[in-house]
Amino acid sequence: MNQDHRDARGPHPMSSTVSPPWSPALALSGASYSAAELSPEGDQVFLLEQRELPGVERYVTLGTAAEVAEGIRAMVVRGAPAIGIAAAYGMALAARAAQTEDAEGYLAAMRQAGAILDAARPTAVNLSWAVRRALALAASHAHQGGAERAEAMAALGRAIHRDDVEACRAMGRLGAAHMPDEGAVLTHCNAGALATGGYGTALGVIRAAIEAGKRIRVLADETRPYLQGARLTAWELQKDGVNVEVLADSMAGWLMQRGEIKAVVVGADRIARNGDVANKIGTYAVACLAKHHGIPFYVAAPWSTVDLATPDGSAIPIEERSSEEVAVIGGKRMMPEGVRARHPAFDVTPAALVTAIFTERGAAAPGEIARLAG
Ligand SMILES: CSC[C@H]1O[C@H](OP(=O)(O)O)[C@H](O)[C@@H]1O
Repeated sequence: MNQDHRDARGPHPMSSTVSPPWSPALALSGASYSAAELSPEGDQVFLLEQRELPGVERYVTLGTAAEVAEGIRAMVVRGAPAIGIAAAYGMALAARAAQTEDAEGYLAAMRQAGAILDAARPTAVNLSWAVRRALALAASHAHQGGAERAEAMAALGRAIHRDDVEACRAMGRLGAAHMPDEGAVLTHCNAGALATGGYGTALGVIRAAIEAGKRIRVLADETRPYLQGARLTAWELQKDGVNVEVLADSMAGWLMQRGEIKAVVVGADRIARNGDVANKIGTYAVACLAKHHGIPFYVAAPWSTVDLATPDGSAIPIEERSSEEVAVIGGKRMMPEGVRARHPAFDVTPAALVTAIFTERGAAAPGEIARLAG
């Protein structure tokens, strides 16, 4: 993984650490940063290095599908839609690298790239969804010329990116109507522009509600151990000028009991056919607390996160990450040597605890999500 921006062509528009990318999707999102971008030539992928936020805003430059897969595995880029977009861009790099291959060689190369990308993380269905779309395109145009194939694969990645931003804006508008006119809304993890093509899912709902004039403020769970809430959600909302406060992961219940929290809205990594929702670890606990206190609990996700082939939450693979990611914070070990930490990276919230799911296709009670399949 190339840790800086210089390459054989000299300085790139991305050569400064904070210059925003230039994709049409970025313009649609309205942000000055982007989780994943493909160069205009389609030969480089740029990932915002989210492990260094909020202190450093830096893009890493990647040249191969394998490097993109490593960026997804290591959580340089994270968030279900964002890793789907990154994977699609990784497949575009693979198509470009296989330009001189005949149809059989091209398909073999694309299948190999798809397998490497698909294996990077197991829970977010967007990753395998994007790889499947790229492989379907590869099968349809394998007999075309190499440059034509590469351009078509890059166009698919850009379309997936743009469609995701449009989906976030649509679900944001729809979910905003369900937000309180004023008061605190709790969110868990980061389901913002950094987790998507831009604008965000849960944060898209919050952004749209504020844009519609609702006077809401945000309580963001820090979301140990990667601290997506403290590091990423707080960073995004501060940039937007939104009133945000960070909670330690143990605080939500007390604030709910005191009547301070009016609603909860979170993202998702995979929604099963029965409406069970896989999301960042800790989401289930928040949902139980919200149910106990009669607080609406909403999920916002693009249709690419809905997996009708998975019947219920028990069939969703839950990623186990390293003990070290729990034990070490900012380079400092918080536990005795030799003591291991559990690290399920996601949990499953049963449909019964979900008030409604917002997608770009509409809102549905969790048990009715399949109705939006059309
Ligand atoms: C908009 S989907 C964001 C979703 O992804 C996060 O997981 P991770 O940061 O490990 O990729 C988390 O579950 C968010 O809700």
